Amino acid sequence: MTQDFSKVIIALDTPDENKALGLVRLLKNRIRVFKVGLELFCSAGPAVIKKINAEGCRVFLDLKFHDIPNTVAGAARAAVRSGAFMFNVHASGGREMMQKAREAAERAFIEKENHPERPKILAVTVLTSLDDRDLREMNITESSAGQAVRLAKLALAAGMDGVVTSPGEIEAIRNAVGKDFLIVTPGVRPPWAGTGDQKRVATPKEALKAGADYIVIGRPVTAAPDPLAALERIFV
Ligand SMILES: O=C(O)c1cc(=O)[nH]c(=O)n1[C@@H]1O[C@H](COP(=O)(O)O)[C@@H](O)[C@H]1O
Repeated sequence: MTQDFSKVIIALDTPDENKALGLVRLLKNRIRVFKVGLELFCSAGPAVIKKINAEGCRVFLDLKFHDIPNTVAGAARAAVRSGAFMFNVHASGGREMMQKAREAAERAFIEKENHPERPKILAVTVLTSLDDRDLREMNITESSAGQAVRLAKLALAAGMDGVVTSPGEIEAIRNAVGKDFLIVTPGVRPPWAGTGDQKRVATPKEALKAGADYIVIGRPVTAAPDPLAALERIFV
């Protein structure tokens, strides 16, 4: 059976640029978007984005900006110039931080020539590695799902294009924010994979059924002895 991988983003979490580009070449017939996160970005620098683009693929730049509005605005400007297709901030940075990121991204996009579309800006709600107990330790008495919905509404109001959130709250967020808001979902694990440090998880199939626009998956594919074979099995 031919499977649809158009909604699958592969997380390239490695310090080794050659390994990351090898994975891109191996998987690019199926996968259009690859995620460059903190580990690869800190090791290989922004040039890796253009190298992935040169393979005909798009990049989700996952640096989760969370700082004062002026600093995040500057980072958003740089992210737009980097050639990324989407990038993210932490919704818990607050409304003004997100608004400034959006404004800076708009301006940088207008100044930048030959770029087909403004990169999408996503806000991370509650990390998929946190559960309700972790939130209580931080004095957040709301459930993780309730907190995620609250932050998704704030992200929408602040001009974000979507959220990064765990599979469990996709439906509640969709009901709260409508259909034109992107929902990107890490914390997905096929039944045959270990959860590792992820706490709020579901299978790739369940996440797409719940209405995710994209799912993000890393180690179950990239750490497998045969990543292409592992990718083929994520929907079992
Ligand atoms: O923003 C993200 O991409 C992200 C947010 C979140 O709440 N949880 C989360 O796991 N991620 C990222 O998604 C990827 C998940 O990778 P695996 O756990 O290996 O499948 C990692 O690169 C994380 O940095």
